[in-house]
Amino acid sequence: MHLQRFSRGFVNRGDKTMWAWRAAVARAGGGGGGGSRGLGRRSSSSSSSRASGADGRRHRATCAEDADPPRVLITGGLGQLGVGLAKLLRRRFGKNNVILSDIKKPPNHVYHSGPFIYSDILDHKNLREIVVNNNVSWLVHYSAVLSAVGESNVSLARDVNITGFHNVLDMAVEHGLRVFVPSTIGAFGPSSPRDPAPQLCVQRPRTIYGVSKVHAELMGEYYHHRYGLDFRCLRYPGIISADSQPGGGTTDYAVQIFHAAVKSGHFECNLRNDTRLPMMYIDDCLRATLEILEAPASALTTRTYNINAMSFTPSHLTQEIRKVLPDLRVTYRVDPLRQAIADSWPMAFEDSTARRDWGWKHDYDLAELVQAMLTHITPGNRLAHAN
Ligand SMILES: NC(=O)C1=CN([C@@H]2O[C@H](COP(=O)(O)OP(=O)(O)OC[C@H]3O[C@@H](n4cnc5c(N)ncnc54)[C@H](O)[C@@H]3O)[C@@H](O)[C@H]2O)C=CC1
Ligand SMILES: CC(=O)[C@H](N)C(=O)O
Repeated sequence: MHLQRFSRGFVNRGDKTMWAWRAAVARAGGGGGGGSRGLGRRSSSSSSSRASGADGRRHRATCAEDADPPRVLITGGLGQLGVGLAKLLRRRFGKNNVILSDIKKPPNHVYHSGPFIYSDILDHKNLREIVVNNNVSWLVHYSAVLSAVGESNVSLARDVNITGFHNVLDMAVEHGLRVFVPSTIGAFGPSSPRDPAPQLCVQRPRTIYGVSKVHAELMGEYYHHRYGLDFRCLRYPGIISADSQPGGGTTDYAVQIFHAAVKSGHFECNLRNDTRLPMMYIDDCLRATLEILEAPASALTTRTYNINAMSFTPSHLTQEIRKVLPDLRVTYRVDPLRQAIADSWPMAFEDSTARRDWGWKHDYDLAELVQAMLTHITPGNRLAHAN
């Protein structure tokens, strides 16, 4: 049915021949090229996967029943989240089926851990070459300029987050890819309900980052409805990770405080002590990403989901870390740019739709988060570093 909708949409509007070609492929029930693979996978995943089980948690893998696992390309893969996601997806789909890409040179351990390729998402032709040559079927689009850096370089953020996203969208439609694009708590603004921000409400963000993410949500959903694009999107809270550094966001303090606590025992926080924001440990974030990627299309009542784990202030976080490191000293030097952004974001996040539709459930609350972070970054903790 999606295939029919897909073809009709383009053909009726007299769009270019590519779409007519796709319609012919669809009518023939498959065919050659990258497009047919994505389309075929889409229908098979809807029919062969089961919805959330009784525990509502894990979905059966689509790849377990398919002959071929997906071929995944991760853009912007050398940031805070990409390497961890590649590790998780490689465990699931095989090392060589997950290609990390970025415009930066990877560190040696990343270069040797699986396929890596240079990809600038602003280079449309290069992106197409990569998708075609590597038979990519799923695209995880992580390239972005985050909130704080975006406000200091609006034109860069506009290029990467909007123009780059358009290139990704074109590739996904052209080649029938399943595409995952993360959105953020930053897609809400001061006129949104903030405590909590619901799944569906007014979204008038005041940052270029937020505007670009709302744009991505809307374009992805529009292409889904108009052309049957298999677009999937999670609105992530601030993500906290031990072995990767954040890339210029407003929630970065919640990662930096752990490193400072372990290294020097003193942290200078750039947000006010009472700034409450939604946060999540990276393992929960990456697992949610895998779960939404694998969720049967029939379970999804929307294509953009809030996901939530916890909310805390710098003051709460400090108290929790002090249970392990009682001498931690935190001083405050508020960055007005970051503070203004944080003050316009949700304080808490409502995610019942994700919990209902595909069984989302977080594992880490504040106490577990602090324990996991300190275990990983404490020097000499060989067990943590081996994982
Ligand atoms: N880390 C977090 O707390 C959250 C992240 N997200 C989203 O998740 C995604 C991944 O986030 P992070 O890994 O934290 O971001 P990051 O800022 O750490 O990494 C982004 C990567 O994009 C790359 N990039 C920049 N311009 C590029 C271009 N022209 N072509 C290709 N790559 C380019 C950068 O080199 C960088 O490695 C982003 O879309 C972000 O908006 C959403 C909410 C929270
Ligand atoms: C919450 C995000 O999207 C990111 N960490 C940022 O602070 O910009």
